[in-house]
Amino acid sequence: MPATPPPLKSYVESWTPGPIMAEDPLPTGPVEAFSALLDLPGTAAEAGDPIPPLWHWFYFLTWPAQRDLGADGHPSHGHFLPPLPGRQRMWAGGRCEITEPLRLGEPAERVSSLGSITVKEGRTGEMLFVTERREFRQRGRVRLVEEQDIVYRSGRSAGQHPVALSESAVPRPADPWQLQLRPDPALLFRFSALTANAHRIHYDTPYVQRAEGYPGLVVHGPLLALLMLELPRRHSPEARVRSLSYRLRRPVFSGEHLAACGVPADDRAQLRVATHREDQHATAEVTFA
Ligand SMILES: C/C(=C\C(=O)SCCNC(=O)CCNC(=O)[C@H](O)C(C)(C)COP(=O)(O)OP(=O)(O)OC[C@H]1O[C@@H](n2cnc3c(N)ncnc32)[C@H](O)[C@@H]1OP(=O)(O)O)C(=O)O
Repeated sequence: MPATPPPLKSYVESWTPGPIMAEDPLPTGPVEAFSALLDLPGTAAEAGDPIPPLWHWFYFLTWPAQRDLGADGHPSHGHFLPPLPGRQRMWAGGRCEITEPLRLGEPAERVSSLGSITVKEGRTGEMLFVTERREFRQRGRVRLVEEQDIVYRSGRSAGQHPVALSESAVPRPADPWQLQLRPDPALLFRFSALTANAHRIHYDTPYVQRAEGYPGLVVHGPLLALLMLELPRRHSPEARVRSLSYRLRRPVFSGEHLAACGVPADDRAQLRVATHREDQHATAEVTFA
C-alpha cells in the first residue's frame, strides 16, 4: 500500500524567508511593449505619467541562470518559493492598495516580505497558499502595497484537470463593460517574455498536457487580472483606482474566446472573466478614489 504523504505544513514549519529589497528605474519600454500586446493605438503612459494599476508587474524582474530552472521551467529555488517536493504552482489571487500611483521613468524601490502561509483543502487535495507582500516606494514615500497569493500543490500526478476543450464559442455577456480576446500561443509567449516567466504551462503544449494534465496552454493569471483592469482604464479613465482585489478561480486555455466584463456602481466596479464554459474564471473588485 502506498505510504500517506506527509502534510504540506510539515515542509514549511521552519521556512521563514526574510524581507528583500530591489530597485528599478521603471523605464518606458515595458509599458510600450504591453500596450502593443493589447493592440492599443499608442503607449498607455509616457515618462512621468502614472503607471496603470498592476502594470508594475513588468518591472523588478529577475532572470535566474538557466541551470537554476526546474523541469517545469520555473526556478527550482527562490527566496519565496516554499520547499515542497514536486512543487506545482499557480497564481491564485491578490490585492493592491494604491495611495499614489507609481510614476513611469522614476527610480523605485520594492521591499518584498512573506505575508502568510496557509494550508487549505481543495478539490484535488491539500493546497499551500503563500502570500507575498510587496511595498513600492518612490521619492522615499510608500506609493503602493500589493499582496500576491500563490497556490502550491505537491507531487500531484498528471491528468487531474478533467477539462475537455471543445470548439470555443464567443461568450456574450450582458455587462456594460466588455473586452473580447482570444489569447493564442504568440500572445502568451509575449506575456511570458514581458514578465520573465519561463513556466512551461504557458508555452509548451506537450509538457502542459503530459506532465500537468491540462488540455492546453494555460493563460497567465496576471494577464487575466490586467485584462479585467483594462475595463475601468478604458471606460472610466478619469476615475483613479484606489484599491483592488482579484481571484483566479478556473484556468483559461489558449485558443478560448474570453470576455473580460464588468459592472460599475458608485465608487467601485465588479469585474470578471468569462468564457462559453464558465461565467467566472476570474473575478475582481476595484474601488475608486
Ligand atoms: C504566472 C504564474 C502562474 C499562472 O498564471 S497559473 C494560471 C492562473 N491561475 C489559475 O488559472 C488558477 C485558477 N484557479 C484554480 O485552479 C482553483 O481555483 C484553485 C486555486 C486551484 C483552487 O481550486 P479548488 O477548487 O481546489 O479549491 P476551492 O475553490 O474548493 O477552495 C478551497 C479553499 O481554498 C480557498 N481558495 C480557493 N481559491 C483561492 C484563491 N484564489 N485565493 C485564496 N484562497 C483561495 C477557498 O476559499 C477555500 O478555502 P476555505 O477556507 O473556504 O476552505 C506564475 O506561476 O508565476
